[in-house]
Amino acid sequence: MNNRFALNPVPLGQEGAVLYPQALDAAFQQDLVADLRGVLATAPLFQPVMPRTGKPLSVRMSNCGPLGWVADKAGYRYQPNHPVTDNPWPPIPEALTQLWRLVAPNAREPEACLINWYGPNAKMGLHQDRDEQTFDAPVVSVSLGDEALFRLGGVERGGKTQTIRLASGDVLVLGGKARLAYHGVTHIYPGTSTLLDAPGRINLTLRRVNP
Ligand SMILES: O=C(O)CCC(=O)C(=O)O
Ligand SMILES: [Fe+2]
Repeated sequence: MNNRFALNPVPLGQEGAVLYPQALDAAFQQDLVADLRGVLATAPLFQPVMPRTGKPLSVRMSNCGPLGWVADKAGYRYQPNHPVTDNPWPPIPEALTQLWRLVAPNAREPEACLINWYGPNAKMGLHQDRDEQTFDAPVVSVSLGDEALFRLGGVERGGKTQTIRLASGDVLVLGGKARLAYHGVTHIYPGTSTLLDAPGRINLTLRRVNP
């Protein structure tokens, strides 16, 4: 299955951060979007809100895998059920698990795949991914649809950041020291991809939650 991916690693400024530009070809991306439509039919996008303030995030989310990441007034956490339907999350598409095995060969299988839907005006503020019980495995992130401006900083807030324009089919791995690097999405460029029916971007983040 190796030939389904074109893995040409480009190391980024942070140790352990690796970009695989155009790792997924057009046919793979289309098949993946078809898989995701199935996932979203069972586990519809929901509107996460910030704990305490209750302010909605600008992205909408869903998940697949044994665990899914949710954000509501009670906090940020992983849970086995959809927050609205209460159904278990659907399984992670096989193609994504295969990708994970190639780019994270030393990690156990992914437990969570967060699906982020960015409309043309959505953003994600600088943050660390640290709701997991282990940081040994990398975070593997897949971009689909319109391009995005991604910011990657260091492990401390307020440091220098690097900006990367992520395109449909790019795969970004945050492992090693960069596993806890600050990162965020500052801008979506509507109309830069024809993969999706509507302007916007899907980002998938595969994560190991338990050691
Ligand atoms: O959309 C992206 O590229 C990043 C998403 C992200 O950082 C997250 O879901 O934690
Ligand atoms: Fe993140």
